[in-house]
Amino acid sequence: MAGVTPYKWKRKTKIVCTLGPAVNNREKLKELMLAGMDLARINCSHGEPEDRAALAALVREVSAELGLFLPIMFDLQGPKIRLGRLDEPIQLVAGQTLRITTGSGVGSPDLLFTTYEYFAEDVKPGEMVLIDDGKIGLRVESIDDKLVTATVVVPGLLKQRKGINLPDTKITAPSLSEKDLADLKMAVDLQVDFVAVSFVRHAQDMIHVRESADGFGKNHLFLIAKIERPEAIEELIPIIGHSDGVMVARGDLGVEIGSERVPLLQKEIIMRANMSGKFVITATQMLESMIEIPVPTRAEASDVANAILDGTDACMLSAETAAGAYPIEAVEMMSKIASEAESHAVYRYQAPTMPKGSIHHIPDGVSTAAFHTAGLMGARLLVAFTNSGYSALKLSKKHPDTFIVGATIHEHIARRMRAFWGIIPILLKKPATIEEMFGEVEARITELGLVRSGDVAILTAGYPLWTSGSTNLLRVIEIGSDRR
Ligand SMILES: Nc1ncnc2c1ncn2[C@@H]1O[C@H](COP(=O)(O)OP(=O)(O)OP(=O)(O)O)[C@@H](O)[C@H]1O
Ligand SMILES: CC(=O)C(=O)O
Ligand SMILES: [K+]
Ligand SMILES: [Mg+2]
Repeated sequence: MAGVTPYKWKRKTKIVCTLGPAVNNREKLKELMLAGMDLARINCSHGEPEDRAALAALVREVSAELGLFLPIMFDLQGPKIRLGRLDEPIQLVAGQTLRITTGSGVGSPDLLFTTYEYFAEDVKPGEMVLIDDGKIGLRVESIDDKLVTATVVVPGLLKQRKGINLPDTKITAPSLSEKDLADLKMAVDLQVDFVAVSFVRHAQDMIHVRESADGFGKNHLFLIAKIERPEAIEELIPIIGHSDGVMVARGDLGVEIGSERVPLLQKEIIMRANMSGKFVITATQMLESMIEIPVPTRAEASDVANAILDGTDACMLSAETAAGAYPIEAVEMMSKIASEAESHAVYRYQAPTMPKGSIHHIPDGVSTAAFHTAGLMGARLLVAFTNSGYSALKLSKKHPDTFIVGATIHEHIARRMRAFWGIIPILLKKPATIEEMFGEVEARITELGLVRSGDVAILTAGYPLWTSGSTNLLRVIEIGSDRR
């Protein structure tokens, strides 16, 4: 396909990197940013609040030094259930009986502890208790007040503080714990860009997070619902409707519903998010073997490519960047796989065409027209002048052949747009007139090497300038010419 790739930009799929001990210093963060990290994920399940604040500050500092717009995402722990402490690992054998209760004591082969307050209330005889990503499986036999008796079904070496999943159980724990609220408040205070909500069960959970965040003060949080519980699959459409984006959180999802169901659910979640115009991240074990080895397996390379063909906007690295031996190599590898996957136009995900009469919102009509005009004219670049990022996201979700410049006067919107598929954010000084605005952007996209003389660029804007939801103009320009 001719004339579709701006000259020095290589991929449109974005890369989310989980930060952790492997990259927890200025030098490594800088390398990660230069290798192409598009969204920095800080998992609130690890470390202390002070560590998160310090890490977020360091990310802001280093990205500013490099002149990059880089958003930060806090990933809330949510109602994650954990095993308590053990003095040493315990070897479990099939058929063995165990007793588990709630408390902060040190467990023994005789009695284990969990941090989860309602453990004995919630589980029922016959339900499964999965520990350490399902490596160990127990079946509940009986409950006596606070004491649960279970039989080992899947044996293994039990290690302290491992995660517990209760796929069959109705969990009464609130979706937002005190700790989650404290982390959410910190996200608001630090002006973090994205918050990912773990173990979402109902649309109401997302409404509750939004209201809580708003209660903490003015914020621009983009809220991501992590799909990792069976209940969320049942309520996928309303959850997507009440979120700004979703994450296919394959780690816990696989434990909760079985690995064999993950591939098709991934496709369904991505498809539903795309139909709703919502941002979508595919996460967990994408290049898992690169935690220890500098090259991925062929299966992992295929997994990244296939998530892109499914239509994901971003792919996530977890322990590969947080705790692995080759964090930079993992980003570089994911980047290469993405640009290869995108270069085969025949196989590329294409947004479905929309039926007649299906658009009622003027900005959506203009964005859709811009997308088609760009395609029909073989344009080099789409440019969305955007106040809230909405019209840029609208174009992004169509996964066009061209890159999309998201031009804004707000730094937090420039940062947010960085995470979206195909978007290159540009920060503008507030222009006096629309002509001045078009002129500045033409100069900037030329300077960035995104267009050359003779290229066609398609611009959308709103008039009057910089009012949210006002996109009502489509302008076609030929770079370096008077044709416009
Ligand atoms: N800040 C950190 N400190 C220590 N280890 C980390 C940190 N972040 C990640 N890791 C390591 O990387 C692994 C994967 O990281 P990640 O945070 O993505 O876990 P996850 O299980 O995918 O997320 P979640 O806890 O939300 O389900 C963790 O199991 C942990 O070993
Ligand atoms: C990312 C995450 O939380 C998961 O895959 O479970
Ligand atoms: K988490
Ligand atoms: Mg999870």
